[in-house]
Amino acid sequence: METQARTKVVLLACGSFNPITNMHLRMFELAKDCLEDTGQYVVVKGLISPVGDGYKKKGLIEASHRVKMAMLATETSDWIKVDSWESLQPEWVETAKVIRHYHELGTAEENNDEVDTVKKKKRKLENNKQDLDGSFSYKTRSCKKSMVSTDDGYQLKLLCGGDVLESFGVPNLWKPEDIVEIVGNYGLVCITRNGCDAHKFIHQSEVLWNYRKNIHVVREWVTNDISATHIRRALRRGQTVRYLLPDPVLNYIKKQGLYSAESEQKNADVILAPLQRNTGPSSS
Ligand SMILES: Nc1ncnc2c1ncn2[C@@H]1O[C@H](COP(=O)(O)OP(=O)(O)OP(=O)(O)O)[C@@H](O)[C@H]1O
Ligand SMILES: NC(=O)c1ccc[n+]([C@@H]2O[C@H](COP(=O)(O)O)[C@@H](O)[C@H]2O)c1
Repeated sequence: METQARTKVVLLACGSFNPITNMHLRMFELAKDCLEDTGQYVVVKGLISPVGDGYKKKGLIEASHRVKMAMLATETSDWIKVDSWESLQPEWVETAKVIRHYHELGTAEENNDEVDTVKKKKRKLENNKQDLDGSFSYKTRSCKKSMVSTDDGYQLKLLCGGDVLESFGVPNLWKPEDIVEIVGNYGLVCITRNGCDAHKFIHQSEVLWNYRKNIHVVREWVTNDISATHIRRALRRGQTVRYLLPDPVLNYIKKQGLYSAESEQKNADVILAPLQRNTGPSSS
């Protein structure tokens, strides 16, 4: 019997991760499960890319803390990694550009079974500095196809929750061409979230409907409302958040004294970077 080769997929999640929660980690597991269940894909890596401080979202604490917490949360995972590139950019970077960045850098070698151990160790030494700050090493490649993949046939897909998908409809938040690039060139894996109807949203959008084959909606049957906002609120009120996020993350938050009434006021009077950029004088 002939078996069809499976397409290798790298899942990229972009977000504030303020702080990272157990649901963020579960998103990756759900997406991997769903994609692999189709028999078409094998998910080889998950990448978490915390947004930079330039995003200016209300209550967004320093990127260095958010990256550190994401690294603590993924310590025990052998396939989900954190990359600090986006968080280190001086200005906010459009998500389409972030995906392009990872595509141009090529597929991460860290988890590549075909790379022999000696090469791997050598590379690890060479990239030791980067590894320390949470970055990972990539092969440099680039190729353009309708559904872009690296030379090795890896596809990069954006992983998000239903709220981010629905945010595509918020005026001036996303450039239409960026949405086309994300769903047309790469693909989207969307986890259902309370209060969002991903299927309806795709049905009602011409662009998303056109590219519906590149959008995988993953149904979360164990509905939960874990959100970073709820966690920050509970922390400010001194309520327990144990088991909503990994213990090492909670210990870090306590040790560093993160999330207070004061930190929640950060960027309170500032317009979110994408809205500023897409409505400012230089926007076209
Ligand atoms: N409970 C959830 N169900 C499905 N997706 C989720 C859930 N929580 C977060 N996500 C997704 O994780 C990604 C990163 O999210 P983000 O860091 O903004 O977390 P958040 O909990 O939505 O944050 P906040 O409450 O601060 O807005 C986004 O794509 C978001 O949709
Ligand atoms: N136009 C865009 O590329 C655009 C607009 C809004 C949010 N985003 C991204 O989506 C993610 C959303 O994060 P939050 O849900 O925490 O706001 C962030 O990574 C942010 O950079 C991208």
